[in-house]
Amino acid sequence: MTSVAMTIAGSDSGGGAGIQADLKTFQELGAFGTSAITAVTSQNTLGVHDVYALEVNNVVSQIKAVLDDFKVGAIKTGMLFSAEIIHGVAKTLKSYDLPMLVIDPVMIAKGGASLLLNEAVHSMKNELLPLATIITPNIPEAEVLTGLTIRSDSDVENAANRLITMGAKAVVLKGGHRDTKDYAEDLFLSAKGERFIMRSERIDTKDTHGTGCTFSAAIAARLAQGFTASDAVIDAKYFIQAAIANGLQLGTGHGPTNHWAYRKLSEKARKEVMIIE
Ligand SMILES: Nc1ncnc2c1ncn2[C@@H]1O[C@H](COP(=O)(O)OP(=O)(O)O)[C@@H](O)[C@H]1O
Ligand SMILES: Cc1ncc(COP(=O)(O)OP(=O)(O)O)c(N)n1
Repeated sequence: MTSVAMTIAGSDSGGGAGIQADLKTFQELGAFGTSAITAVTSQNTLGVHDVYALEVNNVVSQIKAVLDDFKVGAIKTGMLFSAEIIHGVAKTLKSYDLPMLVIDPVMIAKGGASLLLNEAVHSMKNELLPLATIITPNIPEAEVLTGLTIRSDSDVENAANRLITMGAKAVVLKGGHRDTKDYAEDLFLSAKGERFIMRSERIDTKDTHGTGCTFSAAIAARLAQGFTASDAVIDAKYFIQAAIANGLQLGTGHGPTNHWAYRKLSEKARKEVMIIE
């Protein structure tokens, strides 16, 4: 039977991040994509030009319309923007037999635009994070959520442990923002004590718009299809590595990644790009 995944996120008119990146990723990985839009951004590769958040009732009714009808295997959240929307999403999800939930705690876009209001961080930490099957912060997001400064490898370990203590069942702490010149590495840690690092070559490119969205959507697609949490994040890392390495050179700023690249690679070629330790 076809697996169904859902994204609850913002729209990116430029198509590289948000709902658009999520649905493309679901499609590429063979999961049927459904969505609830939280906000409409006017965005391109140069940045976010405008943000229009939907009424919370409208966000909730989209989620209910999908969950009342489809058997959704996994949901991912992206840009949630306000405390009201986070509260509405958390309350609604709790009222269903909760599917697996991937939380990408989107806060700030590459150009610096705020995609989560400061006053909403509290709701993200207290209402949504404890529902996470997997939370996927980048380094600045993990710093905001944990209150820790993250520079060294041991800082990364401490922050991941803190996120588990705060209620997430598992965390992938993404290393795209670290100053590791040659490699990009992400730490996976679960409440059950499973731990590994996924290390891939750092691609020298400016075209990394929407990497976090695409990565978390790939995890959700694989969870919906029955992968374990660890197998889902490993496959998502293959997906994002292929997408970054085969950039499309679109737009004049930070361009989108290539969602088609993964399917063109053999399983052997995918796996050669990464070390797991
Ligand atoms: N230049 C790069 N080369 C290879 N992988 C990268 C690069 N930049 C980011 N990644 C990977 O892309 C994913 C998203 O990472 P990150 O940039 O930290 O998140 P976000 O997009 O949320 O800021 C992670 O798996 C990270 O390791
Ligand atoms: C609508 C929308 N949602 C999320 C983001 C952030 O995407 P991310 O994957 O973190 O990539 P960058 O913004 O860092 O390129 C967004 N920009 N828009």
